[in-house]
Amino acid sequence: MVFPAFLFNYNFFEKRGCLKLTSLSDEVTTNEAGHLTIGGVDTLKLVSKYGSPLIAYDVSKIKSQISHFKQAFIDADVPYRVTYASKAFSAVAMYQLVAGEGLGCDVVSGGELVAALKGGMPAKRIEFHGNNKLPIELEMAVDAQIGCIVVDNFQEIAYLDKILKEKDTTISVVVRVAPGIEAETHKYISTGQENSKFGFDVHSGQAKKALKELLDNPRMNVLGVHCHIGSQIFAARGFVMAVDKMVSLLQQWHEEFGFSAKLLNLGGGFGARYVDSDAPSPAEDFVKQIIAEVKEKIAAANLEFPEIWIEPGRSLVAEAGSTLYTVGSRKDVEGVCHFVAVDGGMGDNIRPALYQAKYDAILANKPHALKEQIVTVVGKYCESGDILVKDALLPITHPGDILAVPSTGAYGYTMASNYNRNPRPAVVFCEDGQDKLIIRRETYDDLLSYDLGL
Ligand SMILES: Cc1ncc(COP(=O)(O)O)c(C=O)c1O
Ligand SMILES: N[C@H](CCC[C@H](N)C(=O)O)C(=O)O
Repeated sequence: MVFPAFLFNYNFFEKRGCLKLTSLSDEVTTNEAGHLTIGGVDTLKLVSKYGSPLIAYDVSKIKSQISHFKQAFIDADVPYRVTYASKAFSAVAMYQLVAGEGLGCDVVSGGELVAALKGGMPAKRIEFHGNNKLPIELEMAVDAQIGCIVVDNFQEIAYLDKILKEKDTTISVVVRVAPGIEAETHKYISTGQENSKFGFDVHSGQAKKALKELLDNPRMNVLGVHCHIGSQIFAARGFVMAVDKMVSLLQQWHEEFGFSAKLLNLGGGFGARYVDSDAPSPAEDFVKQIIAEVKEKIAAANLEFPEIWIEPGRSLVAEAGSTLYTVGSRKDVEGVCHFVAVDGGMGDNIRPALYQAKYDAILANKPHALKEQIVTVVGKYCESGDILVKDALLPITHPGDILAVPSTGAYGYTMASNYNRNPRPAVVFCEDGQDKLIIRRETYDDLLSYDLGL
């Protein structure tokens, strides 16, 4: 259905106070050609240079988020560490960037560990997470003498003990606990509740037993305690509750074992804005409320003030990234729906299919053209669920147009697949009008290189 143009004249309705129809496309930056720009670079030029689909990051947005998180700690003058949860976007260039900004990083696999080291992340600033770290991964972490291993379960303690004995060495560890808090988010990305697969349960006494085992092991140096309550959280409330639980746990452990935590790691999970209606708290608000609560509760418990660690992933990279697609076919079923298909889809962004995640779309070649159709932006994969944007309000599109989907910088590339043997896209960093290819596009030769045949 094509609507009469006046229906999409925002000013007409907004002036009358009867409608607020906004989208992320109202906030885009354009150049003199009227094209969408990212980091000062023309998106059409990016696509003609690197092809599509293409994931383009505005590096200044990543840096600005990093500095917001850091500044709140600096202003409060408390010891801290911001550790980038690199599962959100793992690339050698990204580790180089965050290392240069003074951050640490969290890795969850041997693959992320080698990439972080290749990116020059100092080993001492790396922490290793995961609910089923493989013995080989633990060995890699011990060999690299990373900053700490966030111990998740009893089997891991046994593996680690064996490795440390064999290598006659030591390592620092942090105990991950499930504090029994349900974050207000999608159930698939909620991790702090008692039935989570991650961490030692506090309620049943598992966490205490784990601490005792670790304290009794002379090869493991227990630095502190960790929790992560979930992801895409918009308000500080859940973190404040987590602080209360964690400090009361530290108080019990201090009384029982004389244990003094050097660090309190409250995980990541800070929300990002995907569509206009999303309103996550700003980074500094999260941090300020966390610090205020830690100060109050630690003082009340009369404990030594720990270093406060946070592990933002999504909030550092989501809004900085956009995916550029080329428009191809279209299918109109009058009175039912309109599909606009692009040259990527669930292979480069599984989030709508997996979490019903919502995105917006922008016509990059004319972002400010009158938006007069509501369409479903679909991909090219053989799945009906291969939908990128459910109800996108767009100008009339034509094959060859470039469509940008903003806020795809987190868990897009890292969750990408080769479904239907589609190569994964290229990734480019853009800053001050300059672009730099940081991950090249996969080729068909890459895809076939694993196939051995008969
Ligand atoms: C332990 C831990 N820390 C940090 C994160 C990062 O979460 P987010 O990307 O929501 O900030 C996650 C989620 O993957 C996690 O499991
Ligand atoms: N691992 C994170 C959630 C990751 C969610 C992410 N994959 C997404 O696309 O939103 C956690 O346990 O909190």
